Amino acid sequence: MLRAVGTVTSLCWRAGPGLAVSQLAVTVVGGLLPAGTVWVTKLLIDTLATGRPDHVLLPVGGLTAIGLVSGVLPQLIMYLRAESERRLDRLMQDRLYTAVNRFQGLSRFENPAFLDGLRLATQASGSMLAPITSGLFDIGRNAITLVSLLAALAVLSPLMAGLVALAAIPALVARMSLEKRRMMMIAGQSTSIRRQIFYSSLITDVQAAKEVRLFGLGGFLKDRMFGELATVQASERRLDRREALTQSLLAALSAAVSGVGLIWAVYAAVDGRLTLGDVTAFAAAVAGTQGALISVVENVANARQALSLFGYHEQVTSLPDDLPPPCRSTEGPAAMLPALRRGIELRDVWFRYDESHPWVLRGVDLTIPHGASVALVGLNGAGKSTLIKLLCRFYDPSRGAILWDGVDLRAVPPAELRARMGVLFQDYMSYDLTAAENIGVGEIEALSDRVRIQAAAGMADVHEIVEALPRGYDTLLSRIFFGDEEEDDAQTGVLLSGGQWQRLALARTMVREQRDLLILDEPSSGLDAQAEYEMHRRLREHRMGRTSLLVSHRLGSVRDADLIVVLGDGRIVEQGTHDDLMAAGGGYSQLFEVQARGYREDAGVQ
Ligand SMILES: Nc1ncnc2c1ncn2[C@@H]1O[C@H](COP(=O)(O)OP(=O)(O)OP(=O)(O)O)[C@@H](O)[C@H]1O
Repeated sequence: MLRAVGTVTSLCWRAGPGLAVSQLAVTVVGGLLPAGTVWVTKLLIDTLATGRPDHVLLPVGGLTAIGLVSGVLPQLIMYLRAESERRLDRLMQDRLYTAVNRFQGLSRFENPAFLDGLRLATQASGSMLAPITSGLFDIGRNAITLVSLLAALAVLSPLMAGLVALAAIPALVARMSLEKRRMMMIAGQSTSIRRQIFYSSLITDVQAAKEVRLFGLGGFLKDRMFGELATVQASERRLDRREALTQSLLAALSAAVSGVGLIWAVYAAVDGRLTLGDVTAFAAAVAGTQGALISVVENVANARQALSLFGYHEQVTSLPDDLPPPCRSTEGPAAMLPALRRGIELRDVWFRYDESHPWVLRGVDLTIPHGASVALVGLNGAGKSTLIKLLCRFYDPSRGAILWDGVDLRAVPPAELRARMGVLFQDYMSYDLTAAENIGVGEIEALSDRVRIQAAAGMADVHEIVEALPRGYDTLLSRIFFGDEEEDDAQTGVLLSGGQWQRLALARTMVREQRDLLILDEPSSGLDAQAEYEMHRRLREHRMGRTSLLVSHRLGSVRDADLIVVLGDGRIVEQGTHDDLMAAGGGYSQLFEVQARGYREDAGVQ
């Protein structure tokens, strides 16, 4: 906790040293104001009671000045806080997203515990941390108020000062225990909240809208969402009830203490041991002390809660990369990945996503020779996309190794490996950006290189489609950024068809130009027959003499590959050229026959 307070304090300082000093100054002034008011009021009443109205000018002037400062100070405090929260927000977001970008693999993003922590960490914004940042100043100000009022009270009655201070202990203990329960409750709710977000996003998601309407799933999803909401709210309700009861008991204790104190003060005044001003000051000091105590307790409890939230931010930002740092390769240290000369070798590669998951790859031995076009085929779930993810080093093999010209992929920084590849994933992205940007993000340096972007679009056979858009390459491929007034303007943004998006994704891969390894995972799954034929013709030309790996279920499109590898249940079951595999009469030839028969029957040929 103390370390976290130290980190937050240093972040505040980095956010603005001048702001921090100004906040400290107004804190001290603000903290002394209540005691000042109590004492100057006592002086005023005592002056009046002694019948010397000509001496009241000083206390009246003092009270006026205090009133003025009390009026201006909150505005100043508010501004300083808001500004400091804004700056802190920027710092925190920078810290968090830099840390998230640092993770080179995918495993963290598939880990529910990490995702929960990340969700809570994104909530730790500047304003959410206000109970720590501004809260520390609040605690300081209220502590100054408390000490100065307790000092004033001690002058009138040391016993009463002690009693009021003692009564704060149960309040502090109770508040801390409530906060601890609240944080436990928040942590325990995370699965329900994640499910709730999932159901609610399905109801509102444009991608899901078709099926939700067709299958009439709206009510079903809403019921599920409310089920999760009810679980979350039930635990909140239990805690709120406990809190209301505890706070009421504490308020009764405070009332009893001040009641006893007031009775004592009145009797003391009757006996002449206290002046009229003393009684007024006593009543105000007791109320003020209790108020300040409650505020300190609240401030501390809120700061603790915010610190727990900050803990998630710290957890995420201090996590190491999910891939181990580059180690020595089997053939010596390799800081740089050389251009591919010989080939890529998978040597007895075993892989599973988690210890609790079954093996997906079971001892794969495969060589992708330099300059060869290799095709990877196999039934659904055979492990083709997984093998591609390993080649991109999104994960490391659980056993075995992948060697790039003999260099273990674990020996080089992932960014260097990825810079040598062009990959089209099966589940490619469709960015809500312009057509040019959708292609250009494949090679960020090419983002404003229109010639290169157009050449890539040409290779993916999407140039004419983009040219025909209302604003050509500058057309925004999204309708989500527009207001009502622009909604009917077709110039503002358009949506593409599934196949058009896929061609654009291929262009994004092609913009990476002369990469050492080109990987295409089902590049034509959404294309019409004519477009598919045309795409594969172009790809065949493009892949000629380059090292490439093509995954496809349409066996007709892979028959020209230099090497066809059949993956079955995580193992290589067959490999060779199309002719070899057909002659062998194994699974590949049967699958090819099934597909070919389907086409012949469709065409009415027996
Ligand atoms: N992120 C993941 N976490 C856990 N298991 C996964 C993950 N991704 C894939 N799997 C599992 O790994 C196995 C292989 O999946 P993979 O996507 O590699 O198959 P594929 O051969 O590409 O299939 P398809 O032809 O359907 O695309 C499947 O059983 C799948 O359930």
